[in-house]
Amino acid sequence: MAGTFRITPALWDKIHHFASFPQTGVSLQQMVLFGQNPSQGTLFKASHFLAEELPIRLAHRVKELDMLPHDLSDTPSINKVKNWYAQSFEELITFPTIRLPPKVKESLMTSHTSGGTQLPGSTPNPSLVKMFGQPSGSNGNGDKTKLRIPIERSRYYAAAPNIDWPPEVQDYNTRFTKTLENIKRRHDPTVTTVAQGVLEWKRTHKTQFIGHDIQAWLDRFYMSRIGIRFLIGQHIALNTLQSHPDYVGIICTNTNVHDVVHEAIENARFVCEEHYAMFKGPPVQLICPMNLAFPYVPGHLSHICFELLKNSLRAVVERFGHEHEELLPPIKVIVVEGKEDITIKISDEGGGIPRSAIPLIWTYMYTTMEGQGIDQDFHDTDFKAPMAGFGYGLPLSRLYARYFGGDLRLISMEGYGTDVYIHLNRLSSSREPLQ
Ligand SMILES: Nc1ncnc2c1ncn2[C@@H]1O[C@H](COP(=O)(O)OP(=O)(O)OP(=O)(O)O)[C@@H](O)[C@H]1O
Repeated sequence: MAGTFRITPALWDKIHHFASFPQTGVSLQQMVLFGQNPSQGTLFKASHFLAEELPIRLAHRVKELDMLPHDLSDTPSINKVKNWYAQSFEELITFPTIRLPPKVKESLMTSHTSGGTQLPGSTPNPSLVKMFGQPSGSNGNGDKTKLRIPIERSRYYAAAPNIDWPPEVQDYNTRFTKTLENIKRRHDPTVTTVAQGVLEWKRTHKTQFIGHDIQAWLDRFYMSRIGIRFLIGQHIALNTLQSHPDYVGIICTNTNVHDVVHEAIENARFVCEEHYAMFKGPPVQLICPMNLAFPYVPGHLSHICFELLKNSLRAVVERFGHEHEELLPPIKVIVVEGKEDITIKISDEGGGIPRSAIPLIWTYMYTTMEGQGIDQDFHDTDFKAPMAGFGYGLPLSRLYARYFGGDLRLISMEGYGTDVYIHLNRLSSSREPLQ
């Protein structure tokens, strides 16, 4: 039953063991190349990569959730989240492996270089190496250090040979995908529950502010969550969705920036109109080449744009009021493609932010929206789309931008307005920033 999970001493040992291995980052490019037209053999290799990598990432988080500064770990909500991570960890390390006929095993181990694509070798996971027969805890050179196994020995080639994969391979893929779906669902309310934990902590400690150490942990924790959910979401999509010429899992190889930004504008204006009971929200001008496209996760991009546009719309409405809708100054969105980056600039005339508040806007739970915030009884599974009030919009959007090697910057001109720059790395070769 949910909520009754307990971390046994034996499980703690495993968690500490796995947390002693480094996490292995992947890049968008690798995921695209790896997931193109996957066979059951390729999906099996991807399962294997995740079955090694996810427990390592989860173990790092459990350990950290248990050792947070200033007694934050003692709050009931943080404890709940820790148990979710530990339970998912346990499900993955106890996931039944399969015995493969030697010929199939050999096919999976063979280098098939057409396309030459591989996921990086994650640090060998002692509970899984039996499937491929790699020595436990070894770096492949015979010494028992925890070094990554040499890259030649650890490649999972996308181009798995063209053989008839036995039914047990497909069966394994189906079961593993189901397990990942359950895990993903379990962790849906993580952001709100952690936020709840920080609020509980603030209440107990009678403080309004979180220190640098907690802020840094939240950045690390949410960044890691983005990564874990990207890997899981990608795997589920590869295993369950019909193939589409523009999609590899949840990555759209041809993400049309104009379309995504346009949709975000419409959605943000809709929320603004509902919130302020306006007939028409402030106008938004979009200047963007219609055919500008690049590989990205459209969900990430629309999340970032939606959050920033909501901020700008709110600032404009709160500065000028909503009686004279036709007089509101437009928000300008300009999208430009450079060699390295695609940059989206969102400029509003909403009056800007005082310089003294600039360091605060990147902290979690800083908001100037009154009467909002997550209260004690907040049970929603994730943030719905209210106008504002959690104080998560900016810091989380920056993490999404950074996840694939981009960034988010804000420049305010107090008394006039704010410019926000979303930098998106169009080369898509940078690896996840994991810590
Ligand atoms: N374009 C802007 N103009 C003026 N102030 C802004 C702008 N963008 C952000 N801010 C200020 O920064 C604060 C934090 O923004 P952030 O997006 O992180 O949270 P929020 O909008 O208050 O809540 P939510 O998490 O629901 O988005 C806002 O409450 C607002 O005071």
